[in-house]
Amino acid sequence: MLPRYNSLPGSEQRQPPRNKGTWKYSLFPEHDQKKVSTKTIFTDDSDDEKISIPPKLSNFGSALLSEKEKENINENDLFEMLPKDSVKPSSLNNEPYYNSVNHTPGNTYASIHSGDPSQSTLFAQYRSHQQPSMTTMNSTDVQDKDGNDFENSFQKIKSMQQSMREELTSRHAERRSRRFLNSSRKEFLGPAKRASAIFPEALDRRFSGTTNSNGTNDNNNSTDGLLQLNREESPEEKLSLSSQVDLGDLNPVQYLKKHDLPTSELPRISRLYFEKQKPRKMELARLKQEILRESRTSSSGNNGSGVQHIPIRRENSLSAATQPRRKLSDTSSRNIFQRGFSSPVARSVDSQRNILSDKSSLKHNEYDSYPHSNTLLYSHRKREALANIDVNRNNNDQIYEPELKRYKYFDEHHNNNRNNDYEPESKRYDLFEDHRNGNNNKDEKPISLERLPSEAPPVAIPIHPSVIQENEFHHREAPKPPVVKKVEIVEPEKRTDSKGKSSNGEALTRRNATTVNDVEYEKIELLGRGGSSKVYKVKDNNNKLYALKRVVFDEFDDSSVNGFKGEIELLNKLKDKTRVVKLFDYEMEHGVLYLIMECGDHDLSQILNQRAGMPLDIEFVRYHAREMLKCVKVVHDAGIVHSDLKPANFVFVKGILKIIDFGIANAVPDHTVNIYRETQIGTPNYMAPEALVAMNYTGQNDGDKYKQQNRWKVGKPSDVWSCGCIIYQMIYGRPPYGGFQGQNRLLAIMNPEVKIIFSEKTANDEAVPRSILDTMKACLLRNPDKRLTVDEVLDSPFLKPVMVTPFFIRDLIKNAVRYGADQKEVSKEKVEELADDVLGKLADIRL
Ligand SMILES: Nc1ncnc2c1ncn2[C@@H]1O[C@H](COP(=O)(O)OP(=O)(O)OP(=O)(O)O)[C@@H](O)[C@H]1O
Repeated sequence: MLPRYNSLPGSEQRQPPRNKGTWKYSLFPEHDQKKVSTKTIFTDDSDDEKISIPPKLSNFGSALLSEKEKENINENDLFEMLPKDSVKPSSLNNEPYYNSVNHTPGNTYASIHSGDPSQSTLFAQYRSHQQPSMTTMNSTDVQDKDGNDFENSFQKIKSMQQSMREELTSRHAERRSRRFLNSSRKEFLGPAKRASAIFPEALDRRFSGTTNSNGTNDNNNSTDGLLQLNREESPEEKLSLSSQVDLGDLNPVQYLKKHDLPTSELPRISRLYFEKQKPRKMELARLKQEILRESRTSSSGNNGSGVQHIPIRRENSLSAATQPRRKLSDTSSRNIFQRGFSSPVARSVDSQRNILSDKSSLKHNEYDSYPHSNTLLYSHRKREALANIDVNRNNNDQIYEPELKRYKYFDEHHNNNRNNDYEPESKRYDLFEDHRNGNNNKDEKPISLERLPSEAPPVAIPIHPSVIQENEFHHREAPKPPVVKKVEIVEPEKRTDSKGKSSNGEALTRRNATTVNDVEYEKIELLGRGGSSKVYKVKDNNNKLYALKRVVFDEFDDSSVNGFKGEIELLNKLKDKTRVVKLFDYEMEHGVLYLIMECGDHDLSQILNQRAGMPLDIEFVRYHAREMLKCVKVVHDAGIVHSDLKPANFVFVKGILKIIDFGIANAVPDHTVNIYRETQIGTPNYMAPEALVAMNYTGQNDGDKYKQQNRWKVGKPSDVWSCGCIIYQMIYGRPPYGGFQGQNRLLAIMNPEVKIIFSEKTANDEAVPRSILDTMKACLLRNPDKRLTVDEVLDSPFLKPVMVTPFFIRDLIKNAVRYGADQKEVSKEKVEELADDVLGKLADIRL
């Protein structure tokens, strides 16, 4: 009955490997024994499966025995494991048994029993190097001395073998599952504790005493230790328990001392000990042979094995010594484990397994069977692997090195836990194949398959990344030298037109220079942007500051050209007015207009924005409103309607507010109040209703044809409306219709039903002086004819308040009383006259 591979943890769908796990051969089938005799079998080191080869009582073991103890070792001791009813001690004295075997001189057993006719068939078989077993006696070897039918005994043995196999198979599966569960804990235990961790109930039973077949309690024998109990147990139990003895790193003597066992148990323990050691030694010898063979093969350049060796690209590779050793990054190390048995690998398992089985199945099987303590082989493989590392490989190749480390880890990890590693073995080969073949170069492989380390975990054993990250360094690609870019030095574009010529005719080389009428101006900063212009602060060669307004327009659009010419004309007309920004120079050609003006510091919009959210300051409002109206008065007095008054069009030049931007300003004939525009232009927030409501105008056009046109009436009252809106904004924070958005704002302005709200309190609950309210209301009358003029606004109590002293008030009261005493009756007209007189005198008072 073969082991049930499918019953192993995680072994579903697996196929038993060839020549794998000799414990299946060691369970006594005779045909398997023949295999063992002709083919090297490497036993699995699991401690319950080392019963395939009988222990030799080596020189080591026998040397430790005293002569007396040697004498105590008799056949009965050695045959304790035999079924009592099948092999009788008396039968050992039967001469044919001894004569039927080839006695091998020099054999330990033979030396012990030399000359003793009671030698068993077991010894004889051992001497003949047959697969050892206490149940391998055949019918020709065993006879009953009383002449009983030998066949009966043989059948009993056979049936017993069968039952033992079944029993051991089931126990084996059970132990394996336990061991799988305890594997991690087992690593931290010593050999004896490890055994007790695996078979706690067995040890408990031994040391606490059990009831033997005779019904007597074994408590008295419990001090004899493990093997003492074996004498009273059945052969099945003996086999099982002998396999449960875990010597760990102890030799037999140490084991005896540790468990306080009598030296009489030494042969039995030694047998187990050497049983365990033998395959290791055999394996070591074989691997040494393998290494030597590989070395010869590689040195001769002919692998001879049919396995593809990977060429080493020495010209592109660096030795490990020349490469910086760096820690693997978190990402890369994680990738290793994440990719370990991930789907890509799983997908390639079948194909890779086929490759492996075709190319190097023999190698794999051999390695599979090898124990894991062969550090010599490992280091040899590691050296080869490192020598084949190509530093120019892509990032995926880096997995190769941590893989080697992981092999090492597994090598150590599985020294005490090596079971069923054939499946992960193939997986790991698959993993290697995936890493090496999947790296964009299937033709070149870093190492040959047969050089790969052979240890693999039965399952993907989780390894904390720190195991590798903290303790291991890996070769990485050397950082690439920084790429040196060629920088082309671009010379500044030289202007060759008349604008690019300096006063002496040389081309300008400074990118920020502009020439207006052969005067060079250097740009300093951008002051502001308009709808069609940019205004820069510039300086001339004398470092005098100017504002340069640059307007790009369609030189073929007559209206635009005429509009700019009109602005220039108005500015020239007002160039002597203090409240109008001064125009120094201008130049218009090729669709570009340059205006050189006096430079302001900041405009009124910037100031209002700066004060947004601050407490209401009546004096601030009064001052700026007066300054603003003074500017407008100058323009109006010059017979000009600005038409686009807004905070941004007032700039402070050295503390004096001045009006700018006469782009849509129009000169108004002296005899008219309003003019009509053919376009609706301006800034909606500050535009008067009359400037928004189109007036249907029928004018003459193209000779005798009359044409219906929309026109908008604008005049000086429109500028007063705009000034009223600016004062309103300074009080309430926004223009009168600022609460409306987009087109609704225009509709609200044009709609007389939408009244402007003049609140007596600001948003911050501050009282608004009555004089301000009256002034604003007078400026924002919908009827332009009823609005105050600029002069009236300037003379309003808000902008021109009366200031008196206490002395003036006392004198005023005294005079009023005295005047009333002389007059019996004072008419209303008389009061008005007197008031005007007082106010007139107040105007002359200099406080
Ligand atoms: N002489 C100056 N000194 C300082 N700043 C100025 C001067 N002229 C204009 N600016 C700034 O440039 C901005 C735009 O100027 P201006 O209003 O003349 O351009 P615009 O094209 O006519 O604008 P819009 O057509 O929108 O009225 C102003 O708001 C102001 O901030």
